[in-house]
Amino acid sequence: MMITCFGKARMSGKLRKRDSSSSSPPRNWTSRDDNAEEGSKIIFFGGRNHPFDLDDLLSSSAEALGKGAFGTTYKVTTEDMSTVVVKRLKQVMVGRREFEQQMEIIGMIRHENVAELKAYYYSKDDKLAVYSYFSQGSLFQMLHGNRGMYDRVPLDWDARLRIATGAARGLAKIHEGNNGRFIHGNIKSSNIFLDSQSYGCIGDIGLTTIMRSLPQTTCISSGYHAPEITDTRRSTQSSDVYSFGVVLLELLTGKSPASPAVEHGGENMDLASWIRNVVAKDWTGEVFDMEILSESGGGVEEEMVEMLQIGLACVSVKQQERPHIAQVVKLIEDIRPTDPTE
Ligand SMILES: Nc1ncnc2c1ncn2[C@@H]1O[C@H](COP(=O)(O)OP(=O)(O)OP(=O)(O)O)[C@@H](O)[C@H]1O
Repeated sequence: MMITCFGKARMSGKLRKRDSSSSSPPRNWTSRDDNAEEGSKIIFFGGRNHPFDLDDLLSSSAEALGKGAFGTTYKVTTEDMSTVVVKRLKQVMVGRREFEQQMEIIGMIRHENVAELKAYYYSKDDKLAVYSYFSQGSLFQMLHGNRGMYDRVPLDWDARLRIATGAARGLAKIHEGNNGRFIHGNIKSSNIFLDSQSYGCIGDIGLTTIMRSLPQTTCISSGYHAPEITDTRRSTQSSDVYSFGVVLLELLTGKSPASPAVEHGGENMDLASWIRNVVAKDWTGEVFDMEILSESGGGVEEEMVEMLQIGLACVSVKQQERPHIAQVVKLIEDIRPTDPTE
């Protein structure tokens, strides 16, 4: 199936657009001159040896992984069997120059806990970002996908600790970017993946500031955005820390912040408020995901309570009370000073 209906999720096809005239040969984006501005070519990072070019990419088989707020994400396998993720960005609010500048900053961020931006493409019609593909899926899928079904691998405490440790290190690296001013703007479990050592790895870096702002209602219902954020393009490092705190709470409770607000005591409240409420009543043990305890054996509760305190500090309503991400990394590493894989 070709891309003509690529608004639909979970379909296969090719990224190249179908030519409207069935008798003419398929057009190649690189040679298309009706809409593409001069100089529109795919820009790669990381050396000269590229396993594919734009034409290979567009003619490769593509599977839609899902449609996010800013466009559709495809898994693309090129002829030489390289698999990458291509994001076709639909809501870019900046011109070519600013887009390229942002992509160049993202491309410079290289860290084992940050998903690599491999390449980008800008033309009037299309803006693409090419990332590494993570075959195990996102943390969101790992936590909430098919609970109780045979194909979901339960996550014990060590696995969750590794994910939190890696993701915190990745976010700290991102905040070091652009002379310490870079922000992510969209930290959530569907943008966290696993690296080869099963540590968390942050994806979808730095797109928020160049895209249209999400509506306020979407921000509130997502459950990840800090309360002070009214325009997602104006996210801050402190709002990233808030979102990261929500991910920590999600890891501990197994509850999705995006699901309808947690029902507690007759009131609907978001995940952070519900946890604050339960902890204030000294019922801390009640918030934890039962799966952690059943999968991990004994002796992990103390570490979970420490992580809960870190998560709650991150989701402080007052920005000045949230820790810096470097402090968060240190606090998480101190939970278990030895490597959690050992
Ligand atoms: N590099 C990747 N490797 C594997 N899966 C990915 C990758 N990037 C995104 N995905 C998955 O593809 C799906 C769609 O992602 P997309 O980023 O478009 O939407 P989202 O994460 O749901 O929302 P948002 O647009 O706010 O980030 C999600 O399930 C996401 O976890």
